[in-house]
Amino acid sequence: MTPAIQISKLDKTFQKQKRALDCIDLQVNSGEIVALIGPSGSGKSTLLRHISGLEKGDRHSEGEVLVYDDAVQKSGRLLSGIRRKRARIGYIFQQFNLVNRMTVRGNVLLGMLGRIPRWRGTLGIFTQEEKALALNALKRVGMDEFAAQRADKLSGGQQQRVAIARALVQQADIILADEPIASLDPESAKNVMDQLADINRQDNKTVVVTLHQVEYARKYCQRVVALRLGKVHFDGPVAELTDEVLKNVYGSSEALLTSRTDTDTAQSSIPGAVDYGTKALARVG
Ligand SMILES: Nc1ncnc2c1ncn2[C@@H]1O[C@H](COP(=O)(O)OP(=O)(O)OP(=O)(O)O)[C@@H](O)[C@H]1O
Repeated sequence: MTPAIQISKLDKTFQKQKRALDCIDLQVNSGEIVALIGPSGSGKSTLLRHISGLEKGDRHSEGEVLVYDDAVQKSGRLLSGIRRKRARIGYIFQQFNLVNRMTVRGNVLLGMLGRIPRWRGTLGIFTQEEKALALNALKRVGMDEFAAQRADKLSGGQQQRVAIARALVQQADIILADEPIASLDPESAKNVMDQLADINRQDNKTVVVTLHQVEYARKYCQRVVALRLGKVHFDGPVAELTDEVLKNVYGSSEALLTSRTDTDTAQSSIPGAVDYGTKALARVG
């Protein structure tokens, strides 16, 4: 088994008082699809942000994050080559993070930025091959007929499929999806989860997806990691995710019920999430 993500002794304290991550040790192997669950505020988004280096762990700690044996951060410092490392990680957000005024195709092309020379990205110059790749990715998620449309004219489910297409053209090895279905109706949620599962199976991409709805974790993921108060509270095969475990994770049967039926539309706490240099690329659309 090849480790895709290795996290050891990762601590994160916000504002010198609240420990959002508490000595996290976690390994995700290449080709796995892992659900990250836990109550609101348990640290799920914070953990994903640390994996991609969008957030740094505590200084003076031993915390370390490696992606395919390449250190992303250590002791609260990002290591050199972060742009190259981030290019291996596709990020999908609850609120899609598309550039509204750009076309669907332009948004998908943004996924290329980590792999093309900076000057071409800045000028929005893409080769025919790159444009074809973007169209293929849109076909794959059933959105090619919308290629020329502005992103903000799409429904939430459609926008999320475009965000998945963007991650596809990035050709990332790892997809981190942070509550990708939290704002979607059940049909769109199923569609988006089907796409993620397909990318995992067909393309052998490693997927880590945070979910509020435990039933989706049960249906789509082989392994579940549950956080509680910034610690890994459960890590195992989905078959071992009993009601008893869930009660311990969520604290009460009432909270558990909420986690199962939740159609939560709350904003996820991801400040400054877009890391695509979108300003320079606005003209792509
Ligand atoms: N930028 C920040 N500044 C201060 N505190 C933060 C920041 N980001 C997260 N936190 C705190 O860290 C803790 C973990 O937050 P995080 O968003 O990771 O939880 P979560 O499990 O993803 O929650 P949810 O399911 O509601 O999205 C929370 O107590 C949150 O208030």
